[in-house]
Amino acid sequence: MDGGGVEAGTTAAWMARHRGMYERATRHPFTVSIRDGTVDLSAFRRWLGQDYMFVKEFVAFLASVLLKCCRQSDGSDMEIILSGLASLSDELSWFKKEAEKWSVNLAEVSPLKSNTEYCRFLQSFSEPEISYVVAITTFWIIETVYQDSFAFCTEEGNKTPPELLGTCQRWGSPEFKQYCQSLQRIADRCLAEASADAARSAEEAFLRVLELEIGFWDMSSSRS
Ligand SMILES: Cc1ncc(CO)c(N)n1
Repeated sequence: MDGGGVEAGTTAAWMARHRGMYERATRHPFTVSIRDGTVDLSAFRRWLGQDYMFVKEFVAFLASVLLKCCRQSDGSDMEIILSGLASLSDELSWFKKEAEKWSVNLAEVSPLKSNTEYCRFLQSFSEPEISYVVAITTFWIIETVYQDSFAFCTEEGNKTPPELLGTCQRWGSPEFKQYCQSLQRIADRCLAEASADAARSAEEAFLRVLELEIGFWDMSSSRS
């Protein structure tokens, strides 16, 4: 199957098992307020500045995933990871343009606590001891939380303010969904071949990402 969904695998089982956490991350009051049109624009501006810093760290994280892919698998996943890494160049330009539009001075942004915590987690992947299966699974769920959260803001019945639709489409587009599904298929294939220990570590990382994403939304909406 290509682009037409993902066959039931380990990741789908985790999403079902941890549905409550997954929904707290993907139907967070912050993103739901974007969809409802009630979003506090100062919270949106805070999110924008913080996420720019996050994405810069995400570049380094993705470089470490790519390196593990080249070193520890047969390298067949290299192209999709490389395309993801390359698209972050565009994404950083997008953030700069968007920051200007919202008068957010990126040079003055310093990372808030939840962002620092998340960035520290991303940095831990530079350790060679962390396996490719854990890294690729982490990559998949990080992207998927944004995909699911922002797709909800573009779906039927949304009252998303027009000036925020571009942001929502960036991660909520059908193309981004397909990209996430490609990552999911890779993660499921790696998990099917992984030891029980490695699969357990990957599930822990999956849950940690959900926690960190909830913290990131809370921080953006100033609930923490
Ligand atoms: C916090 C966060 N999670 C996920 C993504 C998706 O790339 C992002 N840009 N920021």
